[in-house]
Amino acid sequence: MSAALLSSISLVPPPVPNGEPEPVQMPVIDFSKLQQTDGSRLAVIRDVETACREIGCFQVINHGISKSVMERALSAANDFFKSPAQSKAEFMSPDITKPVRYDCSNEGINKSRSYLKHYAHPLEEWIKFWPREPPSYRIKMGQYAVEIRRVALCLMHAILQSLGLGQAYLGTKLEEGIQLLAVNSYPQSTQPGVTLGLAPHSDYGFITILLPSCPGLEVMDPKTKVWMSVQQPADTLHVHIGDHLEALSNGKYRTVVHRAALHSENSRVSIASIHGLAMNEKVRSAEELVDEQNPVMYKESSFRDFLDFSPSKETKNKSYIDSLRIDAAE
Ligand SMILES: O=C(O)CCC(=O)C(=O)O
Ligand SMILES: [Fe+2]
Repeated sequence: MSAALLSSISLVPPPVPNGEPEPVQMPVIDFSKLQQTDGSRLAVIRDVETACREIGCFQVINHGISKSVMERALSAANDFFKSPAQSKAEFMSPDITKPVRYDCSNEGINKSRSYLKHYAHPLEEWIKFWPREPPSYRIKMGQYAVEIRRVALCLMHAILQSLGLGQAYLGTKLEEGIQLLAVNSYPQSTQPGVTLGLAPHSDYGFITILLPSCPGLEVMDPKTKVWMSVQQPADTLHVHIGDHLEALSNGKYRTVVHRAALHSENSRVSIASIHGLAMNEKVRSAEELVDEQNPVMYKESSFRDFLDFSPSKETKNKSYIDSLRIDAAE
């Protein structure tokens, strides 16, 4: 895979603001039951299907990643952002093809967010590009990256099964796919009226798994378009559907529009692990989900196409997923 990188997100137009978002409990998936071969797995697959179809998000319990691995990854993230400006500056670049990129410009959708983005799989190929400061960053983040990928692969197989495609549908393509870590830092909200760290967007890949240090994630209810404040109990992982899973599912599952609010009492870090197919692998609407009533609704595309995409006059300033949707009138 080439060293190209690194935007994992596609813009969506800002929705009409509604008041303070309601705290909402997300559907819960018991990961340990996905390891079983009896009816328990099938019951969880049905829960995955309902969650993906209705809201596009769920939270995972009993995933087997220890509290200390999660805490060490968050502390590595925190320590990176606290490291001297000079050591972070080495990763600043307007070139999105860099294997590691740091940005604190607060431009575009980054209302008040600094981030470090880097690939994580295969780890041995990418870890040499990761920050050396703090000295424990590579070991702590590397361990989390490996463990979260194990969870992600199992969840993606479960999601394929929930679509009726069978968990082996994509063969080895998931195993060969990309993993991109977006490590985010937000200041505490101190100025009245400045409440948003990251503006509304959807993520590019199949799924994103999010580990935050405190609340702040908000997702839009796909039916009512009302913002919901995500409640994430300690030790759980938040999972949401990305653009390419919407395309593969031919619209059965929808990408999740989300944003990050600033916390009133704490600065915040979050680690978003984004999983999808390999850089040049095209994602197509599954033939099995296409028939006379459900024609193909998406153009095929790859991660490379996403990196090459930028909203413009030509694309009518559409978001990436909108640019893939086949307009019935076209
Ligand atoms: O920090 C969060 O809660 C959201 C981060 C996010 O959406 C992203 O990195 O794409
Ligand atoms: Fe995101």
